[in-house]
Amino acid sequence: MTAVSHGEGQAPYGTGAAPAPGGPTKRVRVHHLRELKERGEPWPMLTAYDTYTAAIFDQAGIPVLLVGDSAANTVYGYQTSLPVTVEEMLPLVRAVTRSVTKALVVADLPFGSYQVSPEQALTTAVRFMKDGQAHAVKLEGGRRFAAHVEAITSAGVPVMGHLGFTPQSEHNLGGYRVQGRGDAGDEMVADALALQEAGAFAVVLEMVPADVAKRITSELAIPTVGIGAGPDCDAQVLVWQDMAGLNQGKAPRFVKRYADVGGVIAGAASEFAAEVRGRQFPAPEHVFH
Ligand SMILES: Nc1nc(=O)c2c([nH]1)NC[C@@H]1CN(c3ccc(C(=O)N[C@@H](CCC(=O)O)C(=O)O)cc3)CN21
Ligand SMILES: CC(C)C(=O)C(=O)O
Ligand SMILES: [Mg+2]
Repeated sequence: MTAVSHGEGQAPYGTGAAPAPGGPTKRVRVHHLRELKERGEPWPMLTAYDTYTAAIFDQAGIPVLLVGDSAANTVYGYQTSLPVTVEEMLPLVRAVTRSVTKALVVADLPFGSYQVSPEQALTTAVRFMKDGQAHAVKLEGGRRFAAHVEAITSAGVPVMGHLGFTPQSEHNLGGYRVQGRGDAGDEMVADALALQEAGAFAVVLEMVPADVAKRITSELAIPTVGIGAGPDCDAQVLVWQDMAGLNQGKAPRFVKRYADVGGVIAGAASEFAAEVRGRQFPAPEHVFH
């Protein structure tokens, strides 16, 4: 670790020649995200699970990358996020962290790796920081997990919270459903304040009515990161395969598809296959003598 490459004491935004318009020029720290909130500047977050895509997002100026437990779906092919393990997540976190120079890398704690006790939560968080070289961790839940968040932050590890539709609780929540309608909105505000009080540096709001997300965003000093939570959150996150159109399945309504990466890859694979079958590949320039 060198002070030079980490730009100690320098703001990551708006200084020097920024290769990515609007993106950070120095390593992102949690306090920078709070400064963006104070300045009213929304920021993007994407998931990442491997070295090449993480490097692309880092160069594109995405300040925060989440190695989500959505890897259960996007990498490992499970139907839900519940089966993915710490052992399956750690190599992905390492791969992402190794390839970024600016982005803050947040590791999602998988189901079962923190719920048991604050001690278990801290032990797992330490593994993600030590073995995964993550910069922060994320866990799902509100007031009932405030002690878990506090145990981790007290050890010096930044924690991102996650409220609303929390996929690790989908069997209890009754499927993919909007959370926080009616009286549940007040409960969610209380949960968000408890996470902030416990030391969380940001809170993801997933599938939350826009007015509730707006209220939480204005009541919290720490940033909110929306996914299906309307335009008033301080940040927005999407799963990258949904956003880039690699996911061939039906995407949730909150997804906007910015590209057809699936179509590009399918076209490349078809062309490669046709050229092998037609003996056009390899051409002379690909051959060694
Ligand atoms: N690829 C992917 N994208 C995600 O956003 C994502 C994951 N995986 N895995 C973990 C969780 C699960 N999440 C999900 C998954 C599906 C819906 C969904 O299908 N929503 C539908 C409603 C479907 C229904 O009513 O049954 C929607 O239209 O929003 C929402 C959130 C968000 N996360
Ligand atoms: C969708 C985001 C917030 C997440 O938790 C994940 O990718 O696992
Ligand atoms: Mg997750």
